[in-house]
Amino acid sequence: MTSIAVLGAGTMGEAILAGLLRSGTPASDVVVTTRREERSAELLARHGVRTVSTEEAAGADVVVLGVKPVDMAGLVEELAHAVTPQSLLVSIAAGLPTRFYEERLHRPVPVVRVMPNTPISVGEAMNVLTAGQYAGEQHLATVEELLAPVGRSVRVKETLFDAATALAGSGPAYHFLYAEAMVDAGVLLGLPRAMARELVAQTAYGAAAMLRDSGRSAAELRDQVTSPGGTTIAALRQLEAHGLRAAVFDALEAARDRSREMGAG
Ligand SMILES: NC(=O)C1=CN([C@@H]2O[C@H](COP(=O)(O)OP(=O)(O)OC[C@H]3O[C@@H](n4cnc5c(N)ncnc54)[C@H](O)[C@@H]3O)[C@@H](O)[C@H]2O)C=CC1
Ligand SMILES: O=C(O)[C@@H]1CCC=N1
Repeated sequence: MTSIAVLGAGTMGEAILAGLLRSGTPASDVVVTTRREERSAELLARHGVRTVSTEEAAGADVVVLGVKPVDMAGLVEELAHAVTPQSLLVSIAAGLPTRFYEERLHRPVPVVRVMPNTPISVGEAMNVLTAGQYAGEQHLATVEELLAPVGRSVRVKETLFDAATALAGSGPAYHFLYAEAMVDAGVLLGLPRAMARELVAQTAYGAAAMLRDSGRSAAELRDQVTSPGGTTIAALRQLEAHGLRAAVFDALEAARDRSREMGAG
C-alpha cells in the first residue's frame, strides 16, 4: 500500500485524487490538506478523503504539492522538517524547477516535477515529468503509474520542461480560444450557437483522435482535407495571411519564457 497526500487539493489536485480513486486506490490511502473547512467537507463528501495537517501529510509515501507557484515557498518551508528521503515529493507547480524544492528541504528528498493539463479531469491529461537530482528511475516509474489513470505521460529533460509546459500545460487554453473563435464564426455565418458548438467540439475531438492515433503528421492530415480549388484552401489562405503560424510561434515562446521567469523567482 502506498499512502498519498495531496497538499492543496484545488482544481488540479482534486482531479489527480479523483483519478487515483477511480483506478482503485482506496480512499483510506489518500489524504488532503486544504485552506478552508468547507473545502475539506466538500472533498470528504465527494471522494471520502480525510483532511489532515501539513505535518501529517508530509509523512505519506507520495506527497503531491498542488498549490499555486506563489504559495509554494511557504508550503515547502512548512514541510522542510517533516519530509524525509523516504518520501517522494511530486510538484505540479508551473515554472518552479526541482532545485527550488531541493534547496529548501534539509535532506536529499527525491522530487519529481510534473506538468499536467486540465484534460486530467476527463482522464485525458498530457503529463510531462522530470526527475530532480535525488530522484531516479524508480521514482519516475512510481509517478507514471500514479498518473496512468488520468492520461498519458512523457519524460523530458528539465532543460526542456518550460518548453513542454508551453505546449502541453497551457495548451488546452489555445485550443479553447481557437474553438471559441470558430463558434463565433459559426454564429457570424448564421448557425445557432448550440449547433456551432457541437460542430466545433466534435470536429476538434475527431481531429485530435486522428492526430494522436493515425501516426500521420498534422501537415499530412491537413493535406487530406484540402481539395484543389476547394473550400479548405480558401480558409487556410486567410489563416496564413493573418499570420496564424507566426502568432503561434510567438505565443508559445512567450509561455516558455514566462515559465522560466517564474522559476527564476
Ligand atoms: N490550471 C492549470 O491548467 C494547471 C495548473 N498547474 C499547476 O497546478 C497548481 C494548482 O493549480 P490549480 O489547481 O489550477 O489551482 P487552485 O487554486 O484551484 O488550487 C490550489 C489550491 O491550493 C490551496 N492552498 C493554497 N495554499 C495552501 C496550503 N498552504 N495548504 C493547503 N492548501 C493550500 C488553495 O486554497 C487552492 O484550493 C499550480 O501550481 C499550477 O501552476 C499545472 C498544470 C496545469
Ligand atoms: O497558466 C499557468 O501558469 C498554469 C500552468 C499551465 C497551465 N496553467
